Amino acid sequence: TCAFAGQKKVLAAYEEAVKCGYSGARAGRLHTPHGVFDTPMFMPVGTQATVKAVSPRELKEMGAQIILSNTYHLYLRPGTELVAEAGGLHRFMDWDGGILTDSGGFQVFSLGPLRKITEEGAAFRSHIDGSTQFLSPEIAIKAQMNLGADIIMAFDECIPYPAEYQYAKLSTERTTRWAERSQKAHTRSGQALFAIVQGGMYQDLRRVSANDLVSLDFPGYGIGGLSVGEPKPVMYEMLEQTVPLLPENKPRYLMGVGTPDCLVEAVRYGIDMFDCVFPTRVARNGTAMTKSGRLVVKNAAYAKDFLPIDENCGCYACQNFSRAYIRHLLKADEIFGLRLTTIHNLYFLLDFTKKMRQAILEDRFLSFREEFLAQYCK
Ligand SMILES: Nc1nc(=O)c2cc3nc(NCCN4CCCCC4)[nH]c3cc2[nH]1
Ligand SMILES: [Zn+2]
Repeated sequence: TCAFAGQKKVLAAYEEAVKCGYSGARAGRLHTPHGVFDTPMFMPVGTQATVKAVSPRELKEMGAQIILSNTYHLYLRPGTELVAEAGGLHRFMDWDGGILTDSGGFQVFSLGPLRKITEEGAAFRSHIDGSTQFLSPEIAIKAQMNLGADIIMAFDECIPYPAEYQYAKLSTERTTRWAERSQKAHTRSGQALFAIVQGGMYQDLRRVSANDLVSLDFPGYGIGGLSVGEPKPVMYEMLEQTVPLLPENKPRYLMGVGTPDCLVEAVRYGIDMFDCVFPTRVARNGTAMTKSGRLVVKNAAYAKDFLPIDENCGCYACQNFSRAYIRHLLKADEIFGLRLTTIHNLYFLLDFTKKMRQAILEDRFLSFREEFLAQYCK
C-alpha cells in the first residue's frame, strides 16, 4: 500500500491506496474538510448549485460523497461574491458533504460562443445574456475561493478534438503556466487545488504535461482534454501514458467520464474520481442505466410492465415503483417521473463505484471487470 505522505497546505490527501493485481486499480480514502471519502468514486454533477431534480437529502441517502459544481455558471449567475455572502456553496445549497468545483476551463470553450484565448486568459460571451466576459487563472481561483469548495481546479484550456500537434503543444504549455498562476493565486488553506493534465491526443505532450505539473507539486491531478469526442481506445491510450507518471499517493480525477464501461477501464488504469452529466441528463429523457445497458422506460414495451427498472437495485425508485408507473409519469410530463429516473441513474453509478471498490479490496477487480463488460452492451 502507499502510505499517505504529509502534504503541505492541504487536505485532499490520499491515504492507504490498495493496489490490486497487476492492474493499476486501487481503493483509497480522500481526506477533505467535509469528511473522508472512499474511492473509486462517482461525483454527481450539480452545475448550478443543484443536482437537477434531486435534493441534498436524497443525494445523501443514495450515498453521494462529493458533488461537482461549475465556476463558469455560478460566476455568471448568481455571482460568486453573492454565494460567498450567503456563507459559501455548502451553506447556499445545504450540502454538508464534499464539493468539487470545475474552474471554467471546459465550459468557456464548450458553452461560451465567440471566445479569444491569450496568455492572460479567455474572453468569451456569456451564454446567458451575451455580455462579454473574461476568465483568467487569477479570476477563476478567486471565484472558487469565494465558493469555498473542498477541491478546486486550476484554470486550463480543454484542447478541442481533433487538434493539430502544434496547437496542442502551445496550448498545453500555456495550461502549465496557468497552473502555476493558479497555484500562486490560491491562498485559501484547507482547500485543495488540483492541476489538470492536458496534451491533446499526443502521447509525448501528455507525458510532458504530467511531468511538468507533478514537478509543481499539487495535492491531486485532474486528467482533462478527454471525453471530447475521441474514440474510447484513444482515451484509454492517453490514460496509459499519463496515469503512471502521477504520484501514487495522490488522487487522480478523470474529468467528464462517464459510462460504466469507461469507468471500469479507467479504474483499471488507476483513476480514482469521476464526474459526468450523463446519468442525470439521459434520465431527463426517460433513459435508465442498468448493468446490461440502457433501458428506455418511455418505450411502449413497458406500458404494462409492473416490475421495477431493476429488481436488484436498492434505490428509492426501484424499491417502490414499477416501469409502468414511471413510463406513465414520463408520458404525462410529470416532474416526479424525471426525479425517479434521475434517482435511479445516480444510485446506479454510485453503487457501481462502490462495487468496484469492494472488488479491489477483495483482490478480484479484474474478474469483476471481465464479468461486467461481458454483460454490458454499450
Ligand atoms: N477544466 C476542465 N478541463 C478539461 O480539460 C475538461 C475536460 C472534460 N471533458 C469532459 N467531457 C464531458 C463529456 N460529456 C459527456 C456526457 C454528455 C455531455 C458531455 N468534461 C470535461 C471537463 C473539463 N474541465
Ligand atoms: Zn434503481
